[in-house]
Amino acid sequence: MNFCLRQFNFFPIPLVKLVAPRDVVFECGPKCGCGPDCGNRVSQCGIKYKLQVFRMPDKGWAVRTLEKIPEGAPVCEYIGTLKRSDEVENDTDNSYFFEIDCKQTINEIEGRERRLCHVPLPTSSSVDTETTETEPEFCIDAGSYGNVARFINHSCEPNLFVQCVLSGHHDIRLARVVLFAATDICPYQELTYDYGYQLDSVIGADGNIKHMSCHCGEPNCRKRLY
Ligand SMILES: C[S@@+](CC[C@H](N)C(=O)[O-])C[C@H]1O[C@@H](n2cnc3c(N)ncnc32)[C@H](O)[C@@H]1O
Repeated sequence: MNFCLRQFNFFPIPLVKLVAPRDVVFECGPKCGCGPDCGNRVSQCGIKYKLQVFRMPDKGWAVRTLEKIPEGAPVCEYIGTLKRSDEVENDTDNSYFFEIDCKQTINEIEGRERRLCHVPLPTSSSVDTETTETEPEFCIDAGSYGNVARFINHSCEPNLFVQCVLSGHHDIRLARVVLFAATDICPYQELTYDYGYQLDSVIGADGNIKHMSCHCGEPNCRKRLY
């Protein structure tokens, strides 16, 4: 059951908004018996807003919206190939990797901060949020297969937020990653989310800490992505 969704428009396709980010959102899935029109499949309806990939001088490709996106609306899922993080840690180009960090975020480990508006998971939940060292972690690699989400840049003051979503199963290590509007977004605004890197956490093949400058341009920019 999902307790944080509010329907705000009935025609032609019911649009639903996420009132606040949660550690994890449960949606209906293949085992629920409901259909694709179920109101609890918000992030499974595909991309609803006209988005445009464009080029920026200092950040490469970027994404903007061509129409207004209301606060709380689902924008797109981060799509790619699911990979074990330990099998790609030596890959030199990780620009399109998205670490599925719901478990780390919930447990506030590795410098992660809990996402806004945390509510405890139901005690009856079968979701396992404990972390063990032996368990593999996973990431989504959008390097050779993906959608528009792979072109969305980082900002220190973003207009999207990351929401972990569970639908077909309860394994939080394999949660789907969906980007929602954190605020009302006007046409032609660039879409951004916080990549959430901890500074000095990225190590290069030579064993040295890698740095990447941030060009988000926000007044409170942290100056580095990592
Ligand atoms: C997921 S890709 C985003 C799309 C990318 N701009 C492109 O041209 O394909 C992530 C990469 O974009 C660049 N990038 C994203 N946000 C940035 C920012 N705020 N400042 C500088 N570079 C950024 C970095 O090169 C980063 O590794």
